[in-house]
Amino acid sequence: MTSQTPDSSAARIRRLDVRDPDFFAQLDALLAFEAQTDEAVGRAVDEILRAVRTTGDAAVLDYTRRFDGLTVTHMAELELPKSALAEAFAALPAEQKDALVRAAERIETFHERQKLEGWVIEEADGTRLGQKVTPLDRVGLYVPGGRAAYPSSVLMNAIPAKVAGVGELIMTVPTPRGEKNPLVLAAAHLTGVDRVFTLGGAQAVAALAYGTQTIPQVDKIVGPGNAYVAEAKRRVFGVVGIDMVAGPSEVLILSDGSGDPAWVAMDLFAQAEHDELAQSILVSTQADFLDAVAEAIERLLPTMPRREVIAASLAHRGALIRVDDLEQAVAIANRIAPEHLELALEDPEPWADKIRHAGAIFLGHWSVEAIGDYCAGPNHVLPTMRSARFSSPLGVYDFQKRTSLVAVSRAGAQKLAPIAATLAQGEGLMAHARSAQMRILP
Ligand SMILES: NC(=O)c1ccc[n+]([C@@H]2O[C@H](COP(=O)([O-])OP(=O)(O)OC[C@H]3O[C@@H](n4cnc5c(N)ncnc54)[C@H](O)[C@@H]3O)[C@@H](O)[C@H]2O)c1
Ligand SMILES: N[C@H](CO)Cc1c[nH]c[nH+]1
Ligand SMILES: [Zn+2]
Repeated sequence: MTSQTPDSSAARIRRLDVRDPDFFAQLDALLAFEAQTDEAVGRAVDEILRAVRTTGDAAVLDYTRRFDGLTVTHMAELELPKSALAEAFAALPAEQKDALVRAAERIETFHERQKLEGWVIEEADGTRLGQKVTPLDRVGLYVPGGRAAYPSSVLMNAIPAKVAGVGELIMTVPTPRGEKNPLVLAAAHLTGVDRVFTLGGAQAVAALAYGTQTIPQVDKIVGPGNAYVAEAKRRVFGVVGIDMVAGPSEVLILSDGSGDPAWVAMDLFAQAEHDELAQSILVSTQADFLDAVAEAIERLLPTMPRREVIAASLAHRGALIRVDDLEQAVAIANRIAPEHLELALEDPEPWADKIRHAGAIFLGHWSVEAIGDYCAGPNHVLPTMRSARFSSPLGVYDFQKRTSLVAVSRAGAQKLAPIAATLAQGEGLMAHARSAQMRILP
């Protein structure tokens, strides 16, 4: 794959055809993306994790001075008071405040339905078995700094945590040279984040994972970030839980030729503008519709603010694919297992039933991913890089854990202890066998 940035006025998006004998090889080459661990990043992260684990606050302050250009000497300077969050929210223009509130309400309503409840079953002999559900005590939410910070991601991470009943939510966000993102702080206020520290990178992940004199250790770290953050999350996994290490964002659009080509072109752009490695693919049964989308891309791209990024992304990882029928389109969708799947179809429901692997499915021409990214209600933190084959959107269940409950009755023990003892003997574990047998009444 080339890394050249194409001319911003000409998007060189590739055209593929399922009838081409090399089609699947070309498709697989397009999909091939592995988050590679840069050795230099790995070494830097190792050093940062070690320093924070051994010296705590001193290392956090040192790295924050070094990487974010802050002249801080005390940890208190890195914590934003709750009043600063409330002020950021109060100072928002009414339209933004209203949008944030309405999005948060919809996200909360949707996530309420995901809450797992405990249960107990009772057997005839009085034995009770069950599952107790407990929210995590304390969670760390990493929010990237600078332009890459998405206030919508604060909502998408914090709301399910709060719905789950997480005891304490600690947010870290770097503020390079002291620049704060007021929408991020406002979103933290709105979602009830408990504490906010202005630090970032691997040192933030380390501080959350190990705890420092000032920053309390958390049980799980969620949220995206750059290569240092991703690598640090990978390395602290086990000490704490992590949500996932997300890859570049992806959209796959299936089209039967109905709808407006300009809408589809803009949906591809919406993915491509995230970054140059984002993946935007359109599959259609209609060659003339693909031509019309290609024309719309050429026409609309020069009007877009981030056209260099969009053009580079479409050139690197974009494609317009012709298929013979929608069955083939669905097979391609299941092979790609995309983060986002738009069914730009006249009658999407029967085709949605055939999709087995996708982070989120958007049905019909009005169900655009951009609405899902902000305010439809479902989470926008979704599995990427084919991981929708085995994982799910971020949800309330990611902030809850399950504990088994076993209450064997006296009568139940007479039935179960002999079984346990026999199996224990088969494993050669005699203390297990004796322990069970002691419960058998003479
Ligand atoms: N997947 C998603 O949903 C999603 C959403 C938003 C952002 N992102 C990603 O988040 C990232 C944001 O990146 P960012 O850099 O602007 O913010 P960031 O918060 O991820 O990283 C900033 C921190 O990186 C650390 N850092 C920078 N240079 C360093 C160096 N040489 N050595 C050690 N540490 C260093 C610093 O500590 C700095 O505070 C982007 O990669 C973007 O793609 C992903
Ligand atoms: N499409 C991104 C990953 O699902 C989420 C996002 C945030 N802001 C805009 N889009
Ligand atoms: Zn998006």
